[in-house]
Amino acid sequence: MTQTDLRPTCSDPVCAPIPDALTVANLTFAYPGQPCTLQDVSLQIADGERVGIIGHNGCGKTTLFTLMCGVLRPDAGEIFLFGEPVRAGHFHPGVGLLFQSPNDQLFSASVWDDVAFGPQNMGLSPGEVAQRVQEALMLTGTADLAARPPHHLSGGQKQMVAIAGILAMRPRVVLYDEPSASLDLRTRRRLIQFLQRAPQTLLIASHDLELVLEVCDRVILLDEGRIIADGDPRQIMGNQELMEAHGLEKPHSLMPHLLPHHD
Ligand SMILES: Nc1ncnc2c1ncn2[C@@H]1O[C@H](COP(=O)(O)OP(=O)(O)OP(=O)(O)O)[C@@H](O)[C@H]1O
Repeated sequence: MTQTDLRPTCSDPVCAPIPDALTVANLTFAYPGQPCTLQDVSLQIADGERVGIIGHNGCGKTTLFTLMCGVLRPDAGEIFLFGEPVRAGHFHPGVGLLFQSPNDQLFSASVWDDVAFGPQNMGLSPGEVAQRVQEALMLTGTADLAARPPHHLSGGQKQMVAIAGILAMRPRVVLYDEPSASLDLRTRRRLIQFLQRAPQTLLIASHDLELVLEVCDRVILLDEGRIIADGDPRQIMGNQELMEAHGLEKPHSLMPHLLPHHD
């Protein structure tokens, strides 16, 4: 009796390479009349990674995010979301962007309507929209705010409602732009715990380096439109010389007197 070879052949789906969640290839971008904000930036983000994007004010973090979700058009280079090209001007529900200020994201008469906006634009049935809104409100702990006008909420409540609006589209990749800005200590702690449990691929642009240390398993340092360093958050952010050379400070928790003592 001959033995059947059960090993996959290269045409089997199991054999196909798994695409990265995000691939950025030779990305260059300049705002009209300005020098390049991003120059020949290339990076790969694997599915499930949590990546902090750090760099001084104006180094291009928000610009990178708006390119990644197709709001801006690159001057050169390409972006792929799970192997599919991100086309500028097209709606890509697979990637969600949390704006730096939740006020830029919330505009409906009620929290429920705001969270429903994305799923409605995806052409889902009213039943499916309602299910997604409910799920997103539960995940973000904002279900009791559903009937409230968003502009009457506190900054922290607005932030969680804005996150609910993104989660309702069930993106596989979420780009968080300064998610802890203007949050008080308790709300920031809740946000960190929420991000630590989030199942999506995360990119977090932040000046809150302690948040990045607590949530991310990789960090990318940007300056002058280029990637300066990419790797382990403790190694990169713990390198005082590197951090100071690019206008940043080593996080307090990585100062030697606070590190655990080993004999
Ligand atoms: N719409 C725009 N038109 C022209 N220039 C812009 C525009 N948006 C941003 N810029 C410029 O592009 C550069 C990068 O800005 P960007 O907002 O991407 O930086 P950032 O790293 O997110 O900054 P921050 O840490 O302050 O949020 C800055 O010099 C900024 O002034």
